[in-house]
Amino acid sequence: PLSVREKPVMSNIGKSTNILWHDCPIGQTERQKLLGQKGCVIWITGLSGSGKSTVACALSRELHYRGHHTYVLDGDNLRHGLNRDLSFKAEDRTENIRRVGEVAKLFADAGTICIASLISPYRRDRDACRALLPDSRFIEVCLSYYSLKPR
Ligand SMILES: Nc1ncnc2c1ncn2[C@@H]1O[C@H](COP(=O)(O)OS(=O)(=O)O)[C@@H](OP(=O)(O)O)[C@H]1O
Ligand SMILES: Nc1ncnc2c1ncn2[C@@H]1O[C@H](COP(=O)(O)OP(=O)(O)O)[C@@H](O)[C@H]1O
Repeated sequence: PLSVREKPVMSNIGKSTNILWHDCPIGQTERQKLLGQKGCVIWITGLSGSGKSTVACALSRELHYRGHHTYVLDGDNLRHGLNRDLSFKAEDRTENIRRVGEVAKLFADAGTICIASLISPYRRDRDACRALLPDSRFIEVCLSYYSLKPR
């Protein structure tokens, strides 16, 4: 049988009040069953030029040809749309990571292997994204400065 939350959950979030959480009978379990995989977030962090986009695309390609559904969230690309209003000052980078963390969580909930590729320089911002998901569903990959240095 499909799982349905028994009681409606009310909460006060941000500027809105009495927000009701609507549950659907088709949830993560059902979506994952259909796709034959578990959704997760693979978060690639590292300096500019360290190879984040290259690794993200290579991973997506390899998983795709093995029959897995993936989606790449690339920092550069997202700054053309979702995050076009954000600069590179610290607080905007934090908001950038917060938004992408939330979007990545939705992709994982949809059953997709979501590969996020952003500089994400602050550990506390990455930790906040990790906290949105169970531990086993957030995999952090740090591209080393030392592999970039020789280049
Ligand atoms: N200070 C500054 N000024 C102008 N442009 C910059 C700056 N820092 C980063 N970049 C460019 O933005 C890309 C990284 O964006 P991110 O969203 O990944 O950055 S962050 O996670 O919010 O720190 C980054 O792409 P990558 O080189 O692929 O990392 C750059 O193209
Ligand atoms: N492992 C690697 N060895 C050599 N060059 C690489 C490697 N990974 C990426 N590159 C090259 O380094 C440059 C930056 O890679 P990119 O993936 O755009 O980095 P980032 O997304 O972190 O800015 C590109 O020209 C890419 O072809």
